[in-house]
Amino acid sequence: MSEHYSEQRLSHILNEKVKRNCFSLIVQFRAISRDSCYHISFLFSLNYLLKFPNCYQVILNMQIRKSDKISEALRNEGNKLYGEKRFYHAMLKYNESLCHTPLTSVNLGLAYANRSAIYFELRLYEKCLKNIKLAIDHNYPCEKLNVLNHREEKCNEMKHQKLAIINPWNFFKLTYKSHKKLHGVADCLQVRINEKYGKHIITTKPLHVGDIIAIEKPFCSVLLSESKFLKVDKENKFQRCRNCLKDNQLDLIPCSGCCEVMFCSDKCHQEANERFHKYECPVMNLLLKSGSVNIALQIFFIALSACDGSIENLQNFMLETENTNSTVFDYNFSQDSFVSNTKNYLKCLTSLTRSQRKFCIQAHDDILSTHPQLKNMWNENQEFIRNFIQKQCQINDQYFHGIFGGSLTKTGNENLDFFSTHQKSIGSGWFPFCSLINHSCAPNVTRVSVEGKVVLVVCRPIAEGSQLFDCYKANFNKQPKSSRQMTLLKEFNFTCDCEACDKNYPAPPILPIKDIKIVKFGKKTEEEIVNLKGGQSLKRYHDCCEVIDKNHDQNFPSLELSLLQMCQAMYQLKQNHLISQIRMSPG
Ligand SMILES: C[S@@+](CC[C@H](N)C(=O)[O-])C[C@H]1O[C@@H](n2cnc3c(N)ncnc32)[C@H](O)[C@@H]1O
Repeated sequence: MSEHYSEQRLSHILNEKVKRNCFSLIVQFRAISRDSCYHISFLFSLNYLLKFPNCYQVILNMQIRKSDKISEALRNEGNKLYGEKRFYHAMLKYNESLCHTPLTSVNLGLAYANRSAIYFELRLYEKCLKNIKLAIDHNYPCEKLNVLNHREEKCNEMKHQKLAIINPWNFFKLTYKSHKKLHGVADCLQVRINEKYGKHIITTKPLHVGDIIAIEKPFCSVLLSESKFLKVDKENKFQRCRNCLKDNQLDLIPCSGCCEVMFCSDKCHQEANERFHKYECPVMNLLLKSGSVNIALQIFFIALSACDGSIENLQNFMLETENTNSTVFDYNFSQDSFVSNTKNYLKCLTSLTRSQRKFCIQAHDDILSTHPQLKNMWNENQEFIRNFIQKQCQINDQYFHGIFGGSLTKTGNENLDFFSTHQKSIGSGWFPFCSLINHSCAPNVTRVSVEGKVVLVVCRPIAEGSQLFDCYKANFNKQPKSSRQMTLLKEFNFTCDCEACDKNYPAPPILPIKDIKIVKFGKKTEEEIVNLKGGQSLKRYHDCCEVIDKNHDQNFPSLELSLLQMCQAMYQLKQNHLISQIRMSPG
């Protein structure tokens, strides 16, 4: 079917076919091309379906236009980059090629085989062997098998020289015992509520600088994508798992349905399908272009899955939860039950305060009204679904957080500072526990993004019984009070009266110096911390935390303590970045 047909012309041709073929099963869907959408009525005979049960996959491939031609062209681009030893860019092209390859095509095997060649060059031998196996399992041509066998042999010989992959979780570990019901949250943290702050988190133990007090994965998350609302790397979706957002050294498998999504493992593929991807897959292209509706729709899909796909069940569930006012502390999440955990998270989500903003949700009307599985449900329940989406957008507005990832290449932009170079905004998600933390322009905890999760690290000592404060964009070190207050009022609807606003803390370089010895230590650490070898670097990091901890009460705010806090953050970021850099640089 040509992409050049107009919608009208297609409707005409297909309507003629409908008239002629009374046995036809009519499936109406939006055929998704790379840049535009055409509304196509697709017909096929029921007899045909019965005779050829596998034609479902063929139809799916046509629908989302998995295409050998595109996948081959992309693989060739990858080969050219591989020839130039631009491994990271070559890998992205192979991944994109995999996403476009029909399931039965040899191009799947060929792209996996090409990836194995890159992993071989990078001395990532286990990944190389895994990709050789993937190639063989996915139609790799028999006549070329000797190439792979040879690579496999060499790999087995070289395995002892393999590059050690640093596991970030060796460093990012909870300092305290985990909460019994809330896995990954330190057992000394509790939720409180009062008029001024609403819900907030306090600690029942004194906390020290460097303590890791929570590691949380998002309940729902999306990878950022290029849209009229946002400028993002097109490749973002070909270098992270749609389910857990991990880059997995680009060792990702394509979704069997759409051309837009990859997963780091079969387990993530299956989990995403069960929770939401079965609904988003046929409309993924449109979803990626829809801005904030994207994540609101994902929540709708998760909620629908938890209610057995029944809109009546979902309506009843939403009615029941209307007046609950709960937080994650009210439930037991220790059991691995998708339905009960999801319903409990949804109760927490719907208990959050909505912003007053009214969102334009036209994009979701367009998506649902042509959705192959949900179109009828949408037609019959428009009001309920619209309200659901509007409410989610309003909640997201206040409670969703950015997710960051390290750069996977060595080619940093020298015009940017350390943090902007090494930290890219890759997604957004809802973290049920962390979203209960309030803001201060002089925060005492920082969020670090590690493989799609949020790690909460203490950056100023916190006394027993005190509140945890995070920074929502407006740090006194970086922005004057007037602009911080404007941002917070506009985006979060409150007037900040944190200690930095109240006492009008000056920003560097006007910040006072209180101890010249610590300034010297801070400057030396700033220069060295990134390049020191593993053990020395870790020791310097701990020294840095200890100096902040000990000098905080008499010397905060001061230039030296702000400097040390920055060194602390650099070390945490470098942990992620170093790991990524080793991953994709030639050996
Ligand atoms: C991510 S939520 C934090 C949890 C929130 N307190 C609650 O009750 O659900 C963000 C909202 O909390 C409130 N908030 C955050 N920091 C605050 C502060 N320092 N003072 C007053 N309200 C704050 C604002 O209403 C903001 O929109």
